[in-house]
Amino acid sequence: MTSHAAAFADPLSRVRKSAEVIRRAARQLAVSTEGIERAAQSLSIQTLSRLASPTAFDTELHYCDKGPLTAQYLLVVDALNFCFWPEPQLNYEHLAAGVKVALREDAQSLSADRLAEIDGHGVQTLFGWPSPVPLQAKRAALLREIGTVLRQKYGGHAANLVRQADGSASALVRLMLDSFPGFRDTAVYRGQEVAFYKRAQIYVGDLWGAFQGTGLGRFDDIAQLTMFADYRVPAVLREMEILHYSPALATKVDGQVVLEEGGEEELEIRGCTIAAVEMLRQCLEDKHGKTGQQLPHTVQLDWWLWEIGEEAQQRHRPHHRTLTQFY
Ligand SMILES: Nc1nc2c(c(CN[C@H]3C=C[C@H](O)[C@@H]3O)cn2[C@@H]2O[C@H](COP(=O)(O)O)[C@@H](O)[C@H]2O)c(=O)[nH]1
Repeated sequence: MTSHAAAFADPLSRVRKSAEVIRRAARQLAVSTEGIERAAQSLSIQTLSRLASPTAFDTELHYCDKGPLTAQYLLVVDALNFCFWPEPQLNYEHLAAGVKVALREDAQSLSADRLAEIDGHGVQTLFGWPSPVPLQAKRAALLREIGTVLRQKYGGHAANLVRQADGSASALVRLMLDSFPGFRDTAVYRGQEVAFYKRAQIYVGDLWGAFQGTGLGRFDDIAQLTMFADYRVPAVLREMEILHYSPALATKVDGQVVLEEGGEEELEIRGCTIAAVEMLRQCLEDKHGKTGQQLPHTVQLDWWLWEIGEEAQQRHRPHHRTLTQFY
């Protein structure tokens, strides 16, 4: 089965399987079940309820009008939601805020026609950044792909793509992989195809958050999303002693040595991170599942861990660095 066809099986279970394959075979990292137990233990009933409450989506930072333009805005944001670290002062918030300003200044700025023609300078303007952003030409190509395909297949509107998924996270990820090659976040690990689909999954999570689980944000299988394999959460799990890096890997990461995209080190960090959060979710289920306690979905555990990483980034050891369009 080609990688692309394999995604049609069920992309979300494909990511979970990939993560488990990597976790079992990893040589540069280990996932600590004691660390996971400790983290689960540290989550009070109050915290679990807060995390599981209607989503903590940041409606101030993001454009969020509960209408189709929000779906367009989030697709543009998550098409560009990767690799900020080469520009030390640049981060995700600049992207989210920058595109919101562009939209406020020109309601047509994210139309399929405009996206289909955008160039590097147009991307810099979307970020509202004074100098070129990392991988700027690649970002422009990704937006042109979005604009072209939205125009061809979805009447120019991301909302039509989302509606076609009919309330299924898995179906929306499949549609995105089928429609936009730039979202096909896969690699080959020890001769085997592995999938992470981070930006496609985070688009579903952001829709769910922005629309509070209703309308264009209704996903009956939201619980099937895995965590989003970025570069911030692995660093948090390492500080929580859930991920143990080999001395060789620790030296490279702490020395801010760039890890090759698709290399074993990078893939083991991404795969073990996904596996660890799945195990944390299962540990919480085992501990509280029978009490009727409402438990956070993986996407909410992801946001919890990501917010910890954002807040603590000056105190934590460096995150790993890979030049990539995928996270
Ligand atoms: N796992 C995970 N990774 C996430 C996010 C988000 C944005 N989430 C917001 C959206 C809705 C809610 O309001 C969330 O707050 C960005 N990233 C990734 O982090 C990295 C950026 O780091 P820094 O350079 O420090 O900004 C980069 O790989 C980016 O792709 C997330 O939620 N989960």
